[in-house]
Amino acid sequence: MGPRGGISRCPCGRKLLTVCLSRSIQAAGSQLGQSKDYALPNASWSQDMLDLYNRFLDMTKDGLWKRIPSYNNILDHIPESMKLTYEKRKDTRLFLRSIDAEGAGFEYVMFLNTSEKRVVCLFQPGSYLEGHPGFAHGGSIATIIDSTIGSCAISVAGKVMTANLSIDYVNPVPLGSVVLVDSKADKVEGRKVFLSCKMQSVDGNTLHAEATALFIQLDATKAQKQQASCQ
Ligand SMILES: CCCCCCCC(=O)SCCNC(=O)CCNC(=O)[C@H](O)C(C)(C)COP(=O)(O)OP(=O)(O)OC[C@H]1O[C@@H](n2cnc3c(N)ncnc32)[C@H](O)[C@@H]1OP(=O)(O)O
Repeated sequence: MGPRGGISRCPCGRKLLTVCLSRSIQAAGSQLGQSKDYALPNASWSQDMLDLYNRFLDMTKDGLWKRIPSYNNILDHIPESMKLTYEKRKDTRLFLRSIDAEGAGFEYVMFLNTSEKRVVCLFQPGSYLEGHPGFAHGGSIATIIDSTIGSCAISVAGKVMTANLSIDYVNPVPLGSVVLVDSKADKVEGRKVFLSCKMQSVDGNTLHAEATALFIQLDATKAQKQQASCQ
């Protein structure tokens, strides 16, 4: 099911309500000078994406799952304790949030389950992520996998970086379709976090990709040197 153009074309009352509500929240947020949270429904989200979003939102009610807000600056993403070592720059932007047009780039929202060391991402690739005609570029798939697994690694070990990411591309991902990226931390050994991930269709019948990753918790001294070298 592809992305839809506008709220007025929506056949379903619930979708209309969700979109209006999220817009009001965002408008209120921007009036207060807060950053825009992109991980909320917009008019480009397909019915599949909205249904899945509402299903996960229901699962947040008992506190086991948490929706992760998403901003266009990495410093608005990371925990407060990690922010202290970085200086906010106005000219940088989170790669996944670099396309402004709704529905054209990475439409996604992540949910975290801390006790299961798991992050699930609902992802709807837009038309500017094309590789082969009609399908998502492999680099965009790697990007959303790296970010989902990365968010999981951050929740487990704080300040980390990808050391290794290995992806098996099993079936192409149609643009505008919705896929679930399900990642979990399998093992922590000292500074090393080993994770795995599956990208599947909403009905679970199609496996699109499988990945494993190694994230390394940054050594405080080395991290300071890295930071100094890019300022
Ligand atoms: C929405 C927000 C989510 C964002 C998530 C996005 C994440 C990213 O994209 S990060 C960007 C891509 N990654 C990078 O640029 C990282 C570049 N690499 C580096 O900076 C460094 O190599 C780094 C930090 C990963 C590790 O360096 P360093 O801290 O010096 O680790 P080092 O001491 O060499 O190694 C630690 C351990 O890891 C192991 N290790 C390191 N790299 C690897 C590797 N590639 N494969 C296997 N093992 C490795 C070492 O063998 C060592 O093991 P042991 O302790 O058993 O001897």
